[in-house]
Amino acid sequence: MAGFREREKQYFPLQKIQDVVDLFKDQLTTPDEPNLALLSIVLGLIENTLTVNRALPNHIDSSQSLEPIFPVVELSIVEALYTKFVTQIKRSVDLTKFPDGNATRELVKFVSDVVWSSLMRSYYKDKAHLQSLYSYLTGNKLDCFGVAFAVVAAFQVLEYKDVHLALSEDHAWVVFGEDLKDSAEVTWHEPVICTRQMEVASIVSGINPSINATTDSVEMASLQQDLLWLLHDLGHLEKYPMALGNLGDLEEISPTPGRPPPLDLFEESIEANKKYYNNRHVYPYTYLGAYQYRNMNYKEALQAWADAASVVKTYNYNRQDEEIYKEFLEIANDLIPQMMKSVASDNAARIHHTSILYNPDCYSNFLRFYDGICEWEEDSPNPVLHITWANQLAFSLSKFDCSVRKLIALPGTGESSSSSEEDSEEDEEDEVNHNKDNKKDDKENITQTDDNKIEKVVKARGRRRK
Ligand SMILES: CC1(C)CN=C(N2CCN(c3ncnc4sc(CC(F)F)cc34)CC2)S1
Repeated sequence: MAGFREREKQYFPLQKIQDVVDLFKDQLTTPDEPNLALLSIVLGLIENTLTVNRALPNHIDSSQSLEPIFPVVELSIVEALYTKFVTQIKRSVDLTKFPDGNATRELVKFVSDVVWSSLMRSYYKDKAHLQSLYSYLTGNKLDCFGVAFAVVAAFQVLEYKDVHLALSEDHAWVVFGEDLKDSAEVTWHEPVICTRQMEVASIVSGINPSINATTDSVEMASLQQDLLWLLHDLGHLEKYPMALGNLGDLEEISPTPGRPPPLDLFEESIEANKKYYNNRHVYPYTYLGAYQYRNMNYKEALQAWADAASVVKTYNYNRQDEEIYKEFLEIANDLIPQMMKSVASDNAARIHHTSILYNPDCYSNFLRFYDGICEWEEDSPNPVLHITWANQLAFSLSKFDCSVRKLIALPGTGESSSSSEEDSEEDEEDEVNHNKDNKKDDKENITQTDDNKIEKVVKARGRRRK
């Protein structure tokens, strides 16, 4: 079994972050493909050592500084795991039955079953650190991303060039064939179809530096950040909005001297979303919104969250959108109420009417946020809103000053609307949405006032529908 060539071996043992970056750079600038299995095993081994099995003692050197030790990654360990993967795949797949050089649906199904059948029968799929081939080969556990990635890495071992990773914001699967359009999944809009280099970007972006709910491994986050900049400089994040957002978050935590600020990266993520994915991804806007919120730029946060809701309203909510649902739940029922409380207690801003509570654009974006969520729920197989949403809406709504609530005329109040362009749509032919009323009726447990408020927001949307 041909293990690694001299090309890979020269970098081992890996003893510090720069050694890993050098290995990845070489793999990403070779004329042939980067070795997905090798790179996933390396990242998984390091992540496991720095987050799961932190058996490493803190190293106290002569200067008495607590220098954490970066795990020494020996070639022998990595090569043994790599050989185990290659052997398992080649032994299980009899290619003489698949003479065609291109992958077929049957072959993709067969290889997926080989990966799937070697997984542990039952384990918690959403646990952290289950995304790499290291987890697969040493623990027989993979999360949903890990299964799709393992299948793609297996096809690389079988020397297929037409099987790639497809990524949506909530899901990962395998695409294959001529135009990479053949795949089991047809429900997802605008997926990220990866090149081999973007598949490397996906395992770097999927690095999870978390040791526990409150602590991250500084070394692991630093390795992830350096590798994302390497991929960025080589142009492999150009079409990968989530990875750009990831890098923006890392730069906020630990700015790299000489690199652009987080806002530039969130902007790049949004531009990529518009340029390559018909502006149909939500996360670029929620990355930006979360950043603005953390930095108390509340007007800008509402703008980003309204833009995120304007994306999600074009979808129907179904069970698979769990992560995106949780994202909007946290924004509506946690972040915005927190924000309202904090600005309401800002007396100076209240006296001078400078806070967002007096700002019509903020109120307009607030309504646009809820309008998008209501439309997301509409015609969806699964309900989105429940009583907590209504209660938090009523709470947040009530914090805006009555002067600004008058400015944004909700139909039925009759007054002129403010200059914000959102309201010009109200002049459009009003079409009251009947099935929305039916849906409203079955929210019997919402109190009367909340109902009126929801009804007003809903009617505003109903009247603005195209
Ligand atoms: C604004 C946020 C809540 C912050 N983190 C977010 N992430 C979104 C998911 N993340 C991702 N980052 C790179 N690539 C992928 S592919 C994928 C779907 C999964 F099923 F494979 C998820 C994801 C990274 C973390 S969105």
